[in-house]
Amino acid sequence: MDTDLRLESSLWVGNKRHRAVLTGWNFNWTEVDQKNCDKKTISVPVAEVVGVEEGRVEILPQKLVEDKDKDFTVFYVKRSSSGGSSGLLWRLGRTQFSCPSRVLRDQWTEHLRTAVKTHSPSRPHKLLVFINPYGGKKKGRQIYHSVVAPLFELAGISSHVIVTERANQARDHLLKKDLTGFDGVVSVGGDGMFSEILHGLIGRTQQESGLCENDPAVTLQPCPLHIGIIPAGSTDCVCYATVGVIDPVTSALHVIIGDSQPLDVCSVYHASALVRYSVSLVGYGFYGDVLAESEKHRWMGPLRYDYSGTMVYLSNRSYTGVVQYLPADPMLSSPRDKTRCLSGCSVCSRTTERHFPDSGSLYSAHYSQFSTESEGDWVSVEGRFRCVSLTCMSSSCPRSPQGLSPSAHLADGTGDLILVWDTHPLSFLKFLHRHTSTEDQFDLPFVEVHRVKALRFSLPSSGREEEAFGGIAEQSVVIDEEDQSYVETVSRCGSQLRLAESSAGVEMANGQKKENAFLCGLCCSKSPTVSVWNCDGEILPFTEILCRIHGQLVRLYARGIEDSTELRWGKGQV
Ligand SMILES: CCCCCCCCCCCCC/C=C/[C@@H](O)[C@H](COP(=O)(O)O)NC(=O)CCCCCCCCCCCCCCC
Ligand SMILES: Nc1ncnc2c1ncn2[C@@H]1O[C@H](COP(=O)(O)OP(=O)(O)O)[C@@H](O)[C@H]1O
Ligand SMILES: [Ca+2]
Repeated sequence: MDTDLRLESSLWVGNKRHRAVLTGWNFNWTEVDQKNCDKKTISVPVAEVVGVEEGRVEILPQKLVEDKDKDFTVFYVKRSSSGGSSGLLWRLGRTQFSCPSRVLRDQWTEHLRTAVKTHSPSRPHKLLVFINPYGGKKKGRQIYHSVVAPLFELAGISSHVIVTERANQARDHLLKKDLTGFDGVVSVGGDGMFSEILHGLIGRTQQESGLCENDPAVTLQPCPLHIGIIPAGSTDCVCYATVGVIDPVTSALHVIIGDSQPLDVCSVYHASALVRYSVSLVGYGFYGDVLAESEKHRWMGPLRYDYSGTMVYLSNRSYTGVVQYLPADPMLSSPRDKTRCLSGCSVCSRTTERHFPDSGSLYSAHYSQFSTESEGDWVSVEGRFRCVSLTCMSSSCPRSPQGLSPSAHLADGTGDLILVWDTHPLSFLKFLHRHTSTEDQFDLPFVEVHRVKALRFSLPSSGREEEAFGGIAEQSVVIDEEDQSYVETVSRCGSQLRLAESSAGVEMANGQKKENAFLCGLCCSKSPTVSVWNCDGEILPFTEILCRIHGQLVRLYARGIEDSTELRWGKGQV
């Protein structure tokens, strides 16, 4: 096949003659000067060609075609350094070639298109796109239409676009509507919007496989549809941790070329029922309190987290709890081994081989370690914590470029459990501050980190009594089967607070979340005895939970973070 695709000829770029070669998987062109000496070669893997068009074509800011019958234009991925971020920015490269004849031009366009089809078989043809118009700085619609849609069109991708009108619309659509013909689903929004799509796709896949999501021992079926993320939210942690930059063009190009990044997912249960799934943070204490407080200040946009973070820090809280965890195999990796999960990560690849031995087939995963694990393997600790965090990935974001656990892996089937014991406020600030630099946040006497497969959190027996009388009391939980929502009545600081929540979050109208008067600890003299869980930016209505990590349950249109030193040393293409 490759020999059939080989093509070599002289082509002109501007008024300079070039030697162009297509070898099947690679397309390159080299300027040839008058003395026939070769100059710098530009080399593009065929898998990174975005489109091939007849004529002299430009697509941005708007499509312009100069129909010259001996010319063609190649669009491809071009890398550039991203300044402060950890990954590489991808841009749309464009080169216009002139041929000596129309016959040769047609030969080039045909060969290039066939090479792309052959060497890039997993490119999407049809996508379902959900835009949250209220996410982040409310620019989702604009970002999609001005930046992403023209690229999808150039790549010949057809997309069905839904601008959401309410929270959970995307999740419900994925759970109930016909998805035939779609290769993937794209989220234009933040971590909350991604989470809706995650819940919709995982739920749909389990329904279709007849699996019970409420049973923590069940091995869930991986989702057949890929998820693309176009960042337009507040934290954009999932995008940052899987691509390394927050940039809609880079993300759109990963979707177009059909990149594939498996991702671990954590399922969270309470009282033998599934509560939610998470890919980044399941956090109790500080991160739970920050989220609860931030919901009151949604109007501030992304800044709400900084404001609420400061307020919660000043309120100086800690909480008692019993933490039990199931350690992962320490021979495979460690959260303190100072490695980073980068594109092509060997730790994650070994997990793929272990879990999916007949490579590539998502449907062969019939392993279940969870149910066979004996109780004796669980480790238990009890005490007073500033925060308890579980993260399946590094959870890096622009605010914390190394993330909550810098050496965590995207797809190794484990999560990192970070225990921050109660400590002096200034020591806790030191811990928080280290998230913004490369200093090791685990190298502190009051911090522990463990690589785990599962986690249980409960209140100490004394705490449970306190909870019933002083803090949160889970008085009634009514599950509404129809839209999977529940209404919970809780009492906090003696006052009744009714939360109307759906399983994917507190109900919102026009981007506003229902106010949750959680931080009464800031104004009341009595500080609350229990915190709440922050599960990828949603508040969980239960304190006692069980979490289990499912290796590689979903796939993103991404490839992990590309090492920016490769570009510096000239290994990157172009
Ligand atoms: C002193 C500076 C401290 C900086 C600490 C930064 C830690 C950042 C860790 C970020 C983990 C992110 C995990 C992802 C969570 C998201 O799913 C989720 C939802 O995102 P969405 O709204 O885009 O949908 N986002 C969140 O829950 C936000 C958590 C953000 C926590 C930021 C806390 C800022 C703390 C500032 C403390 C300042 C203390 C100052 C004292 C004088
Ligand atoms: N049309 C809509 N109206 C109100 N809320 C919505 C709408 N579409 C999605 N949502 C919800 O908005 C929440 C926040 O969205 P997200 O895109 O993550 O923005 P941000 O990063 O700013 O929080 C998500 O939980 C999502 O379920
Ligand atoms: Ca992981």
